[in-house]
Amino acid sequence: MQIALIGCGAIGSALLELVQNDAGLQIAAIVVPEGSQDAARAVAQRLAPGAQVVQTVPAAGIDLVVEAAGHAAITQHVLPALQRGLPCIVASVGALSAPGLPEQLEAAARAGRTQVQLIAGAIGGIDALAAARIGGLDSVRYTGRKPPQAWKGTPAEQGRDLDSLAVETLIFEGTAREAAAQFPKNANVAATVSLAGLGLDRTMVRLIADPAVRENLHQVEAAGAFGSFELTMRNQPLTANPKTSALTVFSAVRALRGHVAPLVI
Ligand SMILES: NC(=O)C1=CN([C@@H]2O[C@H](COP(=O)(O)OP(=O)(O)OC[C@H]3O[C@@H](n4cnc5c(N)ncnc54)[C@H](OP(=O)(O)O)[C@@H]3O)[C@@H](O)[C@H]2O)C=CC1
Ligand SMILES: O=C([O-])CC(=O)C(=O)O
Repeated sequence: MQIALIGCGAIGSALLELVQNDAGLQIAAIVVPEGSQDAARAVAQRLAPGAQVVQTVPAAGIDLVVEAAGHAAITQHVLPALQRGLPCIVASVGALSAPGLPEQLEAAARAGRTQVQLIAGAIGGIDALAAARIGGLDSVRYTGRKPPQAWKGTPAEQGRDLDSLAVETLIFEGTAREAAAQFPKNANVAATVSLAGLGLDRTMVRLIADPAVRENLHQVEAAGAFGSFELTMRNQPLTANPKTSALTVFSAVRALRGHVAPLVI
């Protein structure tokens, strides 16, 4: 299977490393913006020597697209790829908080007679939540807790110095839609939980900067006709990007391998 990888940062590079010896998965193209072409070429030389480094998904020779780039890449690359009939695996699930984008993705996938797969990424329990929704959900709450440095470059810096934070600090409380839009690199999981469960506007989210933690913690509490569950993930962050959990990479690789494996779980 010939794959186009969109993005070659923390997730993209780690993904290339993991799939480099997968016989069924050939990275044929790495799609990055103009300014990142040289850096991506250096990574490709080491981990995917057969891949061309380009600015858009090639017009031919691609069977599957995997996105690990950021919200803007969904409109820029994933929508046109779907329209062309290419199945797409998406990590930047928070992009779907933009009104109308989920419908656009569905329409593009329908037009291309293909599918867009939103990965679970850094969170677990998405299978249980999506199944529970069928019986009816009453409440879903998500709490994201990361070390202060993981909130740098976000609205969490407004009015506070993250470096000198001494106690856990609530930096956001609101809906999953607001969280995903305001924290595009930190609240994709909020969107994923909401899309699997009660939706972007009925899923309540809390985001916390906590100097006492070293991992990225994700907690989900859900209740409904199925019963209830409480989930806590304690994810190791990637060295290359403390905002991002290593599990996100494993989730993307799992999705890729799921396209070629004879038995899938
Ligand atoms: N579902 C989940 O659980 C999670 C999802 N994510 C999503 O994955 C994204 C990537 O994470 P991570 O690898 O850690 O981030 P990085 O910032 O380390 O890497 C992003 C890469 O994508 C490139 N890029 C940015 N915009 C575009 C674009 N429009 N088209 C093509 N390439 C682009 C960047 O290039 P340049 O440097 O030139 O901008 C860079 O190579 C996050 O932004 C987030 O949306 C992240 C964590 C968890
Ligand atoms: O990787 C994580 O821990 C979660 C994350 O950044 C996100 O939800 O965007």
